[in-house]
Amino acid sequence: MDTKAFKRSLQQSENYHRKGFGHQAEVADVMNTAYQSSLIQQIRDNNYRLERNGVTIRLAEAFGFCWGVERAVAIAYETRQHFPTERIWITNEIIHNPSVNQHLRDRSVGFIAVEQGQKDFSVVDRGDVVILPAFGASVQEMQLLNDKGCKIVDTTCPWVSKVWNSVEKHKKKDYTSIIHGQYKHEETVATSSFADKYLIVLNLHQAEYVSNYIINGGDRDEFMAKFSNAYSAGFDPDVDLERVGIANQTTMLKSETEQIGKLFEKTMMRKFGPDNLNEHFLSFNTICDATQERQDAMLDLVEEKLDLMVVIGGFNSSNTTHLQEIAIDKTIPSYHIDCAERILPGNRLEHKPLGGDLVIAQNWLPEGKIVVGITSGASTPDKVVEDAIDRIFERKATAVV
Ligand SMILES: C/C(=C\COP(=O)(O)OP(=O)(O)O)CO
Ligand code: SF4
Repeated sequence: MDTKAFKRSLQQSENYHRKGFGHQAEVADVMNTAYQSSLIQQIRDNNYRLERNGVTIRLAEAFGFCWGVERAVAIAYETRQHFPTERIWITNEIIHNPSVNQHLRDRSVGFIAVEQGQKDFSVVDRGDVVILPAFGASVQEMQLLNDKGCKIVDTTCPWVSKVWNSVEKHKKKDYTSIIHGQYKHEETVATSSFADKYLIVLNLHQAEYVSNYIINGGDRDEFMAKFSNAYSAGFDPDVDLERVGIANQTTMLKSETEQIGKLFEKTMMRKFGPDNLNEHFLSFNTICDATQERQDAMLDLVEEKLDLMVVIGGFNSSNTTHLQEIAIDKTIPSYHIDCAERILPGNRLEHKPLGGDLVIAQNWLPEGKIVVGITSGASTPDKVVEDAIDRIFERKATAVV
């Protein structure tokens, strides 16, 4: 499929919208009330620090809603405002935060159900409005919705579209796109749908395996089993790794994306010689600024003397999980929660350890004066962070009593 031509023709259709509808003022009011926090503003103004009830909160200097999320959520609200009576659907969570998705449900935005791993679009009729989330949607989904005669409101973050453009460039030159990402993640599903040939690597470890295969060859069956679900139809590692381009899910660990890019550059140089590198390797910088800033701020914060960290964001949020990874790497006790309600009475906390299921920690707030580092993912509203901080103060006050 000529995905570039399809996107171009879609963008010219009167049923396709990728900007707001001019209701910024009305929407700003709702967004401020629902998502902003005066406490967080106070902490920002106080050099990202606040002390109460024996707790010093140290907030990361970059955290919370990124530009792309703010934009996507605002467009979704504008869509409701603009189409007050039409049925509105969203192909997925708008972003990975439960409270934001709930706000949209409360405004009668329907979420497409997933049955046995497949989205059920049968509920969508001609004339319905369908919102594509900030991660984007696969080109096949866009085509299906366009064929159905829906009005499409595309909130895909331009940083994500930038990655799609890189993948188009790989395709044009017949390079296989090596995508650093999670093969099930909506953004990576969308990105890979623009590629002709692709292979998705989750981390540096997997990238090293591929690099070794390129240089030394290996067991083809083992390769295919290791990457099942993570390559394009008909992909052959013995043929399709001669020319590779690098792409990424925008919210991966920045340092890892960089290492993977360098690894493949070196690999192709070793295999084909430095003079031939350009015929075998393509890379564009597509790490998004917001991801960089939040991870850099976290790296700074974990250098301070903290008793513990609380990382706030959706459990399926890739960027939030990477912030948690940074704290764990530093061996700081760190708790990933998705909302303030996880902070339970009696010095207990329900949290999600990296890669594990929800568990309850007992006596998680140490006695005496403590310093608590706080950060939140790019999809977490400040209001959620405020509620969590309030609860920490409250619990500590109760413990003192
Ligand atoms: C929309 C988006 C990032 C916003 O944070 P999210 O937490 O919604 O998404 P992700 O970190 O990718 O799981 C994609 O770059
Ligand atoms: S994290 Fe980056 S790519 Fe993702 S929505 Fe935010 S600005 Fe866009």
